[in-house]
Amino acid sequence: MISVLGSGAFGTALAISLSQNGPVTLWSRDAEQAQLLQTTRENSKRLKGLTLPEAITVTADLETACAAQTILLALPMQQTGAFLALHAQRLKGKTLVSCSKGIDLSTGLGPTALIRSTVPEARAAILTGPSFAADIGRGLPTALTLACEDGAEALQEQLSTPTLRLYRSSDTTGAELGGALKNVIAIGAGVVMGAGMGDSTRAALMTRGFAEMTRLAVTRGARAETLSGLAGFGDLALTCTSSQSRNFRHGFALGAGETIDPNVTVEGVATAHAVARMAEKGGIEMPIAVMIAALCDNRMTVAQATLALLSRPLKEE
Ligand SMILES: NC(=O)C1=CN([C@@H]2O[C@H](COP(=O)(O)OP(=O)(O)OC[C@H]3O[C@@H](n4cnc5c(N)ncnc54)[C@H](O)[C@@H]3O)[C@@H](O)[C@H]2O)C=CC1
Ligand SMILES: O=C(CO)COP(=O)(O)O
Repeated sequence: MISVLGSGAFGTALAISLSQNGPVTLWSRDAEQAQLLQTTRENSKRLKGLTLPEAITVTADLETACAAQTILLALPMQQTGAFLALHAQRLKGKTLVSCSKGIDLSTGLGPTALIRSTVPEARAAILTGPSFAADIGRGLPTALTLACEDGAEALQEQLSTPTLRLYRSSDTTGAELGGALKNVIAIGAGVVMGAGMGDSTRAALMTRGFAEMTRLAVTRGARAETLSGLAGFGDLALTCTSSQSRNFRHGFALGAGETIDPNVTVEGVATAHAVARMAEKGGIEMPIAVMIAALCDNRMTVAQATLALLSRPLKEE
């Protein structure tokens, strides 16, 4: 039995995919929404047009959802810490698989590190990589990384579905930083395209952004190969090149001077600030991430950020 906590776009999509294997409980914090999903069999707010298979039960009762041993957490990153702290008693002893991509701004921790610090008696894992909720929900072939420190073979078996192929890893730090950091660079790619700078500029930003992702992750104990895999390079390629990405669209609006919808989950904004702080504190060179943090809160214009990056001292690659 598997439960998914959080009935947004990604939680709903994962529940649909996992229901190919057996019963899934999908938990929503909102009783009215849970009832609506359970009866209409559609998440019309976040994942329109897809039917929830019969194997999914939607509930707002956390106790029912926490009866499962394997629990997927599909909440926005900045809400996850408070949620875990509030429900730590209920979650201890469980395998908690975070599906979030980000760094918690108040602690500087990624999803599995946050689980370990808040619910130390739980087993922490992360599911991450290139996948839009709509694609997973439609059953399009997708490959992701599942990372768990104590090895994830049984979990890999449990969470792989006929359309979702999981590769296992023990490098939770690399997996979670790959997913978090690619969102920051995706905002930058959006800015580039929104400001009309074009494909060559985007390729430069992606490549140098990837160098920053790897640099920070390795400093924090990750393996460079993890960053070259689905959790890093794979997801970077997807998110920087698709307007399905909310992070890309957010950056595009910034670059084009368009208004921004505050109701959309854009994980890269808070993460950019967390990364800028880490870079400053640890003396790690992260010029692109730092510029993106400045652009996100209008401390810099696109022209100023571009000039600042282009006028850095020339160096070896
Ligand atoms: N949508 C996508 O294509 C993908 C999303 N993700 C990640 O999944 C995470 C969730 O994203 P989405 O589902 O897309 O966001 P979303 O905005 O569609 O849904 C978030 C859900 O979390 C719930 N929620 C918010 N705060 C909560 C709290 N304190 N307690 C309980 N529930 C709460 C909301 O009610 C909503 O149902 C993010 O970290 C995102 O990066 C990862 C891969 C793909
Ligand atoms: O993480 C994702 C794809 O792998 C989803 O990206 P966005 O959050 O930018 O929509």
